[in-house]
Amino acid sequence: MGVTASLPMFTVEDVPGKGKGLVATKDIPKGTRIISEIPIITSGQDIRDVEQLRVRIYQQVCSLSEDQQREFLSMYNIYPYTNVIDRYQGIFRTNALPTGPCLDIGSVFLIACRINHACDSNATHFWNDNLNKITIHAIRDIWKGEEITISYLSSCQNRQAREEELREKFKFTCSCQLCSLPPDQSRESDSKLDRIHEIDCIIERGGVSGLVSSPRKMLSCVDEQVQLYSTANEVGLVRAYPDAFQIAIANGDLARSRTFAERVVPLYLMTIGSDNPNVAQYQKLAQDPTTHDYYGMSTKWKTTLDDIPQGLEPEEFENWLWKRNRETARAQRQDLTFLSFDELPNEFDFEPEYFEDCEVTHSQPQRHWCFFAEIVEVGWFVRLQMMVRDIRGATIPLSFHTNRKGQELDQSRIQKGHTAVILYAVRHAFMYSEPGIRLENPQHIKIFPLSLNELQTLKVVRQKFSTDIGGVRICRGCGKEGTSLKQCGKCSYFWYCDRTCQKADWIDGGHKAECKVVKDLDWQAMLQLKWDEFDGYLNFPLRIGKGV
Ligand SMILES: C[S@@+](CC[C@H](N)C(=O)[O-])C[C@H]1O[C@@H](n2cnc3c(N)ncnc32)[C@H](O)[C@@H]1O
Repeated sequence: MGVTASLPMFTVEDVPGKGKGLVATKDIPKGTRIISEIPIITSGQDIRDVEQLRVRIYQQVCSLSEDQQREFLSMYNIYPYTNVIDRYQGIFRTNALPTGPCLDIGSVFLIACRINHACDSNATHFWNDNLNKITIHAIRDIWKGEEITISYLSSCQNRQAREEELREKFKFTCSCQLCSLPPDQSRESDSKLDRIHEIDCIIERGGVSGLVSSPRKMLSCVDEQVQLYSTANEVGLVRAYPDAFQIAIANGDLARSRTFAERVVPLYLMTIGSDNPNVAQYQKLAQDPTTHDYYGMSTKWKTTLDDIPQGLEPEEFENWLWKRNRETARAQRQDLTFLSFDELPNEFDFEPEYFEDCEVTHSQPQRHWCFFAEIVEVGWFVRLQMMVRDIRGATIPLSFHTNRKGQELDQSRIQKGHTAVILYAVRHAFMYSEPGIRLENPQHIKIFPLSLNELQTLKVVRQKFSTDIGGVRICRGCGKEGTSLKQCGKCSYFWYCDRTCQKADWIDGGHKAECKVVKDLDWQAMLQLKWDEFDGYLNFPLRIGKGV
């Protein structure tokens, strides 16, 4: 029968509501190989149509031994039939598991096909091309008397999608623990599974070119998936770590490639066993990642095997491994509008949050964004050079192409303590300094005569002190509410109880400096702009009506 004789770990018996199933006859530790079995019927690779498949199945059944035929005919069949060919076909369709190197061949096994489904299964099946057998491994400890289950589903899905697929393909409703969660917990589980699925789609859409065009985005997606899998479905890690390996190796990062490959090996040992060729493949890749086909596609993240950091705390190591400092900051950020330097897209990455497609030559933004930073140093060296400090306190070089001493800019504003706003800023790798911003278009920069702090405060307080809710206004000077407040005569923005409050705010509260900015049409446009709707590049001065 092909089942390993030394493993009497289960019996095939009736399971209420499911027909027959496999039940553990002793405790089975996680990672144990429960079954390794050869198929009795296969669809084959050369099948061109359904009729040919029916004939092929019929012929194979006829050539089985009498015992095997009897067992085959006792297998579950959810399809109606009126003749023997349809009957065999129905049994095949109800039971076939994916096999072959590309998992595109259907095969029937006398034992493995008796295993029922659970969305939170305790075992997993995989085709072993070396043995020409299917293997079933325990993916968690299974207790004596517990039913052994696998998942019939091809991907991570929410409850409704799972229900629909199982109903359509196998004609049953799953009642496993995951499908029986109370509504609150079910919603929580669904939102994790939805996100895992969404990330799968992002990775799939990115394809091989996405590995080098948006590696940071991809790596942070896999990082998120790994964290979600750790609480939702540990087996998913078996797919996530090879993805992470591919991203690292495609970008020449040997240090991370080795680390990811080393993590794949024990996961494969647990789920597919040491005799599966995939294990040897990842053992070899852990030894020498350069043997992978993707090595050499890009050297953007070039590292050596000696660059794996030593002596870090586990969390610090994970931060290094997933390039988290920069990525999680961006991933956690809902607002892609006013960015820190770390959050800007890389010059040649054309990351999908910012750019419409990943085609390097013609990519155009799919949204607007800008970079705010306070000028801390100004100098000239062929170009206007500045050091600026961003909203996270990072100091970075900004180089601006102007050979007329900055005539494109209001010169009086190019000074320490003022804040530059740059549209569509991208991270540039300077040859002789730290990464920074290289600006070519004078219409993409505007300098406001306020510090970064003042500008940020202005953005926040604007709402509070300039609105009128049911006739009630708030004084920008003393903070008191009133109905007979007067507006600043210059900017017509903020309200004041009287001249005393206005004077106090003008002198001590900083309104003298901010009044100019509040009145500035560019500033006003920036606050109203629909940043996530791109219908052409914006330029300073911003024109009302264009994206606003
Ligand atoms: C491959 S067979 C599994 C073995 C089958 N129970 C038997 O008796 O041979 C697949 C069929 O088993 C049944 N089944 C599998 N998992 C089930 C579950 N969790 N709940 C109810 N029925 C299930 C469904 O009818 C499904 O179409």
